[in-house]
Amino acid sequence: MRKKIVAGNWKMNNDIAETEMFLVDLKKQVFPENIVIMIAPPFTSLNHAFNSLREHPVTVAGQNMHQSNEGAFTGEISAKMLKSIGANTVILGHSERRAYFMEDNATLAEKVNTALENEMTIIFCIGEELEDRKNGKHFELIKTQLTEGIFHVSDESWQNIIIAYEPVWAIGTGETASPEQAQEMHKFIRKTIAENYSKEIADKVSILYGGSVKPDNAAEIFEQTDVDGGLIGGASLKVESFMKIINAFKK
Ligand SMILES: O=C[C@H](O)COP(=O)(O)O
Repeated sequence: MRKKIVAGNWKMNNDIAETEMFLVDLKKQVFPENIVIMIAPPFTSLNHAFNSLREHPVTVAGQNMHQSNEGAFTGEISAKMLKSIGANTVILGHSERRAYFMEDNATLAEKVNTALENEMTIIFCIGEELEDRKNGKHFELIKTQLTEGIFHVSDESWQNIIIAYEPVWAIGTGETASPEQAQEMHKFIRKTIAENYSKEIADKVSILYGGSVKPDNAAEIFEQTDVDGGLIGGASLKVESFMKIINAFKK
């Protein structure tokens, strides 16, 4: 049985006062027991969110970390720092990190290693640009991101890896992949993991969909066989829409 996960990626939103308002509201909610719920606030709100949610079934995750454990990297955050404030999970390879901060597959492979060495859980993001899809290169591109970014890890490491498929053309655009497009790619990702590792490992990996998931389209995406949840951006910033998305998950 795979874990069902709904994770909210706040990106560069919510200062500490806004975070507190969100948390006050979130803590009043009743959460379905079969779904792992995560939020990834910005670094400045992480510790506050972790402390505030200690008694609640919500995991607090980092949005990024550096590949080195320490050193002269002004402005960066290490795995150890994340763990020291309660964030044992980290998002790596988000398309915004790849596009705006030049994170390539080789850098991401290093980050993956560092996160695993520090016994962290990774939400590893992959996704194609619109151009790749138009040219029919989307499967190849996804395979390359997996091969170069994460397929070097050991069999055991997959216990701590979640994949998030986020087609770049669907992020923040209001244009979501159709449930069929999501299923087709998730199935491909699982098959690719099975070919490189084993069916047993592939069947256990949670694969999340991300890209303009909203309360009104979440149910049809989540009901796809190989979709095990969502990585939600904009719609995770309000408790009301985040909860609607969580509650749309009926599988
Ligand atoms: O990490 C989340 C994704 O980038 C999706 O963002 P979005 O739901 O605002 O499209």
